[in-house]
Amino acid sequence: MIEKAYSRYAALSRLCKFRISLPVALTTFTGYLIGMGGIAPEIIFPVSGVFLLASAASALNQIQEYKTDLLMPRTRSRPIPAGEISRKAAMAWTIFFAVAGTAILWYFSGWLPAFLGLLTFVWYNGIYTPLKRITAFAAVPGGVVGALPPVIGWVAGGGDIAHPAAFALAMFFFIGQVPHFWLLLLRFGEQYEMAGIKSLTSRLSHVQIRRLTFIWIVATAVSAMLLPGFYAFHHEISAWAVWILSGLLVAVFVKLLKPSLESVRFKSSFLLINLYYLLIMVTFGLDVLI
Ligand code: HEM
Ligand SMILES: CC(C)=CCC/C(C)=C/CC/C(C)=C/COP(=O)(O)OP(=O)(O)O
Repeated sequence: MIEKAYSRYAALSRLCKFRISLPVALTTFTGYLIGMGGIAPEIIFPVSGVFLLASAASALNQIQEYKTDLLMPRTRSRPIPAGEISRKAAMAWTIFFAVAGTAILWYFSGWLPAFLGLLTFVWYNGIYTPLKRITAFAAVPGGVVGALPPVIGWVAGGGDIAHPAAFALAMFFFIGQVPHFWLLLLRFGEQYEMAGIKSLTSRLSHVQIRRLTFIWIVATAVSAMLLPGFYAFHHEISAWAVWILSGLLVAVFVKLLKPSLESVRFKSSFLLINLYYLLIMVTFGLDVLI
């Protein structure tokens, strides 16, 4: 009984990609903290609203892509292609999470966070997902999906959407999503090609993609280093932490330029870049809370 319930939850968590929806909600959490300059119990509303909407978007993405997911070893054990969840049930979860997420955002945080949440949803499922079949550069417009959730938090926390800090924050997350996707391509690009999804690996060599990834990593670091110019940290040490972390990011990934490096150690690289985003968010959070 308990085992059955757990395996149902596990399938749902893979359908809704909780492992990604949670960090996405964390960006909203961070946006809220800096938008309001403190913390309030109401932070739960934009964070849970974005988590639910992100879960709905991921479930819908897997309905949209179940045929290509079946063609890639990386994705063929996802719940729809594996037959664990029917498309009908996945659609029911999508509608339930999307309505609940939008309603929470609208009712508790206001129309603008709800609108931005829906815009992110439409961007991911209506623009990014179909673009993956048309261009190998879909991840660049796709970065908007990473840029909006922190802005939702910022606005829900009372921040002005027209404030330069909101724009700088969005830019950092926009640029930052691109290299973690390029890193994935270095590992799984050929699988994307097999499934008929446009992949940079069919146009560029791995050495070229590594260089491209490094350029985007430098751009990510630069956009982070510029943040203190737009957002007044409460403690000088926080700005130093952002600069040092960003310098370290570039130093760690300069190995991407080594022509002798046959294959990038994917797992540790992917983990490191995600750890960097996490530490930047922790820095923002601690700066407000301490
Ligand atoms: C704020 C937004 C985002 C955050 C915090 C984030 C973070 C993450 C994390 C932590 C993972 C690893 C998940 C795992 O270990 O299973 C991941 C995977 C991934 N991310 Fe992102 N990501 C974001 C936005 C994006 C965007 C906008 C794109 C593409 C345009 C993207 C592309 C991917 C892909 C393709 C994977 C692999 C997915 C999978 O295997 O299911 N991400 N992301
Ligand atoms: C508020 C709101 C709606 C937020 C949306 C957040 C969200 C769903 C982010 C998506 C991140 C992601 C995994 C993109 C990759 O999709 P992919 O299709 O390239 O991945 P795949 O190839 O593994 O299927």
